[in-house]
Amino acid sequence: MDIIFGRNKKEQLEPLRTRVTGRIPAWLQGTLLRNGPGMHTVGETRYNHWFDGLALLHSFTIRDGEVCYRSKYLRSDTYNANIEANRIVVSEFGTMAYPDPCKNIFSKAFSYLSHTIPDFTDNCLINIMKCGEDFYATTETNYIRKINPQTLETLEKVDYRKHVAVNLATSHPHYDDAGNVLNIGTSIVDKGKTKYVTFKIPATVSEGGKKGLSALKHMEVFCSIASRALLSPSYYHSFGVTESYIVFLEQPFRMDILKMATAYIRGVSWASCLAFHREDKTYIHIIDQRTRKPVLTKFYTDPMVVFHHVNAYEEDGCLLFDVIAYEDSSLYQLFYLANLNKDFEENSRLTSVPALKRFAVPLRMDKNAEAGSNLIKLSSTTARALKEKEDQVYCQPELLYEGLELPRINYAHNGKRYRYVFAAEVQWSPIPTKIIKYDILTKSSLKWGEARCWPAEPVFVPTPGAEDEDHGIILSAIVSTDPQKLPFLLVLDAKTFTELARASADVEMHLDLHGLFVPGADWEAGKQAPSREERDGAAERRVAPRT
Ligand SMILES: CC1=C(/C=C/C(C)=C/C=C/C(C)=C/C=O)C(C)(C)CCC1
Ligand SMILES: [Fe+2]
Repeated sequence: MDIIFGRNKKEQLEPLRTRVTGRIPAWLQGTLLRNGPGMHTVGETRYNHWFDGLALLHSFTIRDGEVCYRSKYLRSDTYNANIEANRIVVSEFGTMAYPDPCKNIFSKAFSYLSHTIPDFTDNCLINIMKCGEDFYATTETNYIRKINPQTLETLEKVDYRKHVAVNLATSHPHYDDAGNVLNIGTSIVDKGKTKYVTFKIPATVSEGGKKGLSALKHMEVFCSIASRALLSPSYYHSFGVTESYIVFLEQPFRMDILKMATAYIRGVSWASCLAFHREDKTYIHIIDQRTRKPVLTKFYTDPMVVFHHVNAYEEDGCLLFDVIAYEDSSLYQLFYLANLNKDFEENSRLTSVPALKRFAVPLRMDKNAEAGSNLIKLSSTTARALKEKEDQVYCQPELLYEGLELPRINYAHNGKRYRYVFAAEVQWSPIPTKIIKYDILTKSSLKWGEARCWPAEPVFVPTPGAEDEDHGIILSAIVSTDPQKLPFLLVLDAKTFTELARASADVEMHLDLHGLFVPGADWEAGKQAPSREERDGAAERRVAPRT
């Protein structure tokens, strides 16, 4: 397992033609862009946690049945500072680092007497976000990095705080039909009031015909919810949306702000400031997108930890939402590199299996309903919402399936009724061995797996003009611990889950986290005009004096 998790991977800067076996459908043209940790040691120093690794972007460009692969490290300020110092000098989730005392890198960040919350890393290793025509590498801090989706070059650093008051934001934004981005973040220092802030980034803004960064300038706060505890806001990794509502879970997996403020001087990581409080509840916040206000009923459920929301939708006056839930936060514990070694099978047992659970909340409250009565009258789910005193409602989910993570859906069904979940199969070990298609209606599943193959998150791409929800293909990057087997891009028929093709690349590929598919065949060199910043950069380089 060390081959997969601990080793630094080399970049593949020049596009590399892969060996395709089988047949890729002719309509499938575009680029699968993905992100994940690729470098786990710098010089003599080593990160502690897999989520700390330096972001390695990679892409599979599919055109006329052929696939080209490339990869490039995100040239974040964090990456550059580390490489220059030849050691880890910027703190990540599970590793607290100390900047070189001779250099002033990030020094402001650590003046704890005046700043409660430090400057965070811009090592955006988790996902890729599309914003209008632009693409950004994302993590969970206040920074995102613009990237060139074709060359994987790193462009400007964007600080969300310049536009909306958030210190943290998810790496799993949602998109509406027009491509506007909806995200949620936590504001820790705004006037001492800790709150969760949903915000929107418009897909396009016409400002004298100029595109690009100006969209971020037009970011706006959508709705804010005060944190239950000012000094310990919830940690969250994603959220859900329906056509008219936003679902946000304030779970008892919380960050201790005071611990964070002293972490640096105590020499402990950010991760050590997070704790699961099994004695607490999980609060379910529902925001009405039309009024931009939270629904007043106090919905709650048992303590749980959710990283990934799957989907949410409205049905007959109820809001249904599906999540991958754990009974505790052991998942984060397992990704310490020390646990991902050769004794991995013994060391890495989750204490709860990730389970697909469906929750239902009533959107209209029956004032006359008796205490203890179930407010959900739907025949489609056994999820319950029990009325309690005053405005309190206790929600009990329906367990749909046990043993899956990294869920994806046909995004055309996001916020709407849907039937299929594509995911990685995860049982007691956190590393997926199969990919799965779960049918919520029939409660049946189809799987793909191969010996010593470790699949990444499966991405659904619809067939043009498709009518059925599962009419399309599944793409997944597969790495193998079999020395005879090259890593490959797997192309499955999403309906039958049969393999259509695989494109093997003679590279050391990393196991990644998340990404997206960018449809279109017009990315040949020269066809895509460089962005304004790239042109400006090139102009600067042209005029720079030679030294
Ligand atoms: C650096 C940093 C953070 C980073 C968190 C990361 C990098 C989480 C990754 C989560 C993943 C990949 C989950 C998969 O299910 C925090 C704790 C937000 C806040 C403090 C600074
Ligand atoms: Fe995620």
